[in-house]
Amino acid sequence: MGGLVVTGTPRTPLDLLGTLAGYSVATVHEAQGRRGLLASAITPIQSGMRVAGSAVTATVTPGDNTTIAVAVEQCQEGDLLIITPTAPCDMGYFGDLLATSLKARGVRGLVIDAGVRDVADLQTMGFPVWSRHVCAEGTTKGNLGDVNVPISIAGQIVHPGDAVLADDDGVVIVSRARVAEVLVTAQEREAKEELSRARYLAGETALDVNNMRPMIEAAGIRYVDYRMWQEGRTS
Ligand SMILES: O=C([O-])CC(=O)C(=O)O
Ligand SMILES: [Mg+2]
Repeated sequence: MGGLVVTGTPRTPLDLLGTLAGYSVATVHEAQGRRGLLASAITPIQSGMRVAGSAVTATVTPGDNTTIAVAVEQCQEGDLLIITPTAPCDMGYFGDLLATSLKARGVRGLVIDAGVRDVADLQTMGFPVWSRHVCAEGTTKGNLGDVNVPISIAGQIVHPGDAVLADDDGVVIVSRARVAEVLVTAQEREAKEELSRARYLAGETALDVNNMRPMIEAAGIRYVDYRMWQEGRTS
């Protein structure tokens, strides 16, 4: 039906978002048990930007971006707008004008399972966007989706107020109730990776750093001298 706007939804606190933005999407994805990652078809239009925001969710009808204007008004500092169409659509729902409006409200970025346009302008103004498509064809106005309801997007369910973390590798969702706990695990993981990095730097390989030798032995690895191998003296 559409047209529902839920107001007063809880948000992930700004301080937690600030800490979350210190970790990569890959680290957070691992830290929460390899969960929460949007499909890899959702890609950044820019490179080198990482943002964390509190989800303002929206659905849009195919080829119509009216609901984005409605959603923008619900956004505030620290939010990230995350939008999915009710049926697949590659049209350019969003461009530099809507981005200017979101930026003015302190919104961290946009994730959309559809098309965007004006990408050069979006890049110049530094407003980060992750989308499935880039498409110059614009949308019309007149039909309503919903704002701040749970949405299904690119393989994940997102509730308003969940934390959304996005960088060059993609987009990961952390449910609002789990953010603090996931941050602890992410910190532990970073510390472990720091130790591993030091060992790699010193010349060790993953076989020892990750204790993989028993595993590859069990899997049947064989090392054969080249000459023996050429002479067919081994199978
Ligand atoms: O106006 C639109 O429908 C989308 C767009 O190009 C913009 O926001 O600049
Ligand atoms: Mg435009």
